[in-house]
Amino acid sequence: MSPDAPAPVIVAIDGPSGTGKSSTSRAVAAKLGLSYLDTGAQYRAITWWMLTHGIDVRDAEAVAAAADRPEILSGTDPAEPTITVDGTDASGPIRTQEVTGAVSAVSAVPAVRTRITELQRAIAAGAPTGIVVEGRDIGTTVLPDADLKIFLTASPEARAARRGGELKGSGGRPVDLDATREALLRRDAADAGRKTSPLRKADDAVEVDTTELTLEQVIECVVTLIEEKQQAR
Ligand SMILES: Nc1ncnc2c1ncn2[C@@H]1O[C@H](COP(=O)(O)OP(=O)(O)O)[C@@H](O)[C@H]1O
Ligand SMILES: Nc1ccn([C@H]2C[C@H](O)[C@@H](COP(=O)(O)OP(=O)(O)O)O2)c(=O)n1
Repeated sequence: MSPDAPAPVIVAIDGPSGTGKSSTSRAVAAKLGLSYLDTGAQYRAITWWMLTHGIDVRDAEAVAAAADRPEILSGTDPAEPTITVDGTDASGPIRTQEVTGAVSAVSAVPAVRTRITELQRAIAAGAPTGIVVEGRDIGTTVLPDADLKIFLTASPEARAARRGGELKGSGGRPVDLDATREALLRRDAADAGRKTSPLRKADDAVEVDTTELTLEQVIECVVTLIEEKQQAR
């Protein structure tokens, strides 16, 4: 890096499912020329590997014993984020209902979190201009010294409607919004209730309620907050 290059900026974006973390983080990273990391995709990838290797995901000891086995690689270009497991593209399989239903149990296992947290810190440290990292525990545990921490929220109804829109878009049966909402709330409770590194707003995070905001407004808000931080440095 040249002596005049600005120091890399590290942004942590956390919050529950459907609050807009992925879409906001990708767009903000693309606008500002930063790398992008979807940490949920990493937890989904290790969960997919457990399921396809016959590991009982309810057996925390078996999951812990296998946690170091899969090789998980994340591509951090916001224009084309990628994820591979043992060299195989996992971007499709990690979005199935089966993985979504198992990911909270696998990600609650401390050995899994240690493994994935190490990967995340190495990726963040290697990002040349900086990175937007989104997940559940980025501001609290993974990158507690991030330059900016955002915690996104939205009402359960808004989140269910957004997820429902995606499911419909993928061409399935009509979406039951009540069931989608209940499934989201169950996953929130599991993610916020686990012992190790639960979903929680960091004390120094800026909370943004996106219920009444368009995606563009949320992106603009986060870009402004990052630019303010950069100017203050
Ligand atoms: N502020 C918003 N208003 C309306 N729809 C949104 C908003 N933010 C995100 N979305 C849509 O909601 C869905 C879920 O967003 P996503 O970024 O995947 O959330 P998360 O990563 O928090 O689960 C996507 O289809 C996205 O386009
Ligand atoms: N930093 C993170 C990110 C995700 N997880 C776990 C908990 C989440 O329910 C799953 C899936 O996360 P993901 O962000 O893909 O979920 P949604 O896109 O919000 O449905 O992974 C985690 O424990 N810690």
